[in-house]
Amino acid sequence: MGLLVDGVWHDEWYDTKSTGGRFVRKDSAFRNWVTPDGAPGPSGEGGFRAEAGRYHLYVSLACPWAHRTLILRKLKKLEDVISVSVVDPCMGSQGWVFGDSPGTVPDTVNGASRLYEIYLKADPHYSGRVTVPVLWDKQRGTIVNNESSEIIRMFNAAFAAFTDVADDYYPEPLRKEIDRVNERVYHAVNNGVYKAGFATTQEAYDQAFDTLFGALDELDTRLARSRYLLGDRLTEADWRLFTTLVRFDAVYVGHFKCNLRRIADYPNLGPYLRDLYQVPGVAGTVNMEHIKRHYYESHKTINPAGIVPRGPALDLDAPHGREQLGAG
Ligand SMILES: N[C@@H](CCC(=O)N[C@@H](CS)C(=O)NCC(=O)O)C(=O)O
Repeated sequence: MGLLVDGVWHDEWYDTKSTGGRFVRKDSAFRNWVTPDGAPGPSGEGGFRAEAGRYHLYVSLACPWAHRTLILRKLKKLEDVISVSVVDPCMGSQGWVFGDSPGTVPDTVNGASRLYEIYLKADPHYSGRVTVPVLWDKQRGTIVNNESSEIIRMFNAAFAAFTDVADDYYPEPLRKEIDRVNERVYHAVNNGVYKAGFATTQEAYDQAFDTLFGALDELDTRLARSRYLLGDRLTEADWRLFTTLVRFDAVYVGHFKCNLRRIADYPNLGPYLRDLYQVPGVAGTVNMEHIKRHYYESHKTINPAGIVPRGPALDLDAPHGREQLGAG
């Protein structure tokens, strides 16, 4: 695990000393947008027109942020439009690398053996962390975007000409409420588990823990009334929550010490997780082997021996019974 400083790789763990033991996630650096006609998006520059075969996605199957992009690519049937490489589950001294573990896919586009080579191709003087997901433009030979929340919006809207799936996961009338839910879920839950897990002071951990379980209680109450977060319509807010929930009982409860309750213990979040998991195509994007191996083997400061727990036994295919819930 490390980062690039002016184009040079440094093998370093996260610095929490300067932030009182708190893990502070840095903003993503590449913020251009693919649009139907190549016009600039909400940030960055233009010139990235939606085309079949032009863009390539670098992901880890372990990473909850990258997982969002794989789900939207699947649901919008963009597999033949946007190609994918999958890094090795374990992140070591070279950061993310391409390997030959089952479930990985080599870099057929740039022939890289380490993900940081892709960042250096886009910017030889890049400084910052080398994260997945990365959306790469084969035509211009550069990174379009490395922020998952933006990549899923591109997959949702920019490639309409190349798919027959019209489902809209960020519909105009619901945008304000989706943004509000996302904001709460991002800080307290998606990033909240990392803040608990990477904390290096008791106080920072306690605070992240309390915020996390406060938010999960709130979400459980909300999901007693409606099938999905925004009523009876599946939106990006659900998929953003899903990728954290599906990792929770297997990894965050133990490895990140988020152990007040398991998702399976919640009367509504448990069945809701199974409901989303059973949406056609989604189970195929979940690789528990990569998920467990990544966290337990990569974070040597937390788990020095790298032992990967055999459990828990999860049955995400069990009936969820949420079909009868309406819009709330
Ligand atoms: N805000 C980014 C976060 C992505 C991110 O942090 N990915 C993690 C994997 S779960 C990563 O690649 N970390 C490598 C590192 O921090 O060195 C996004 O949502 O795309």
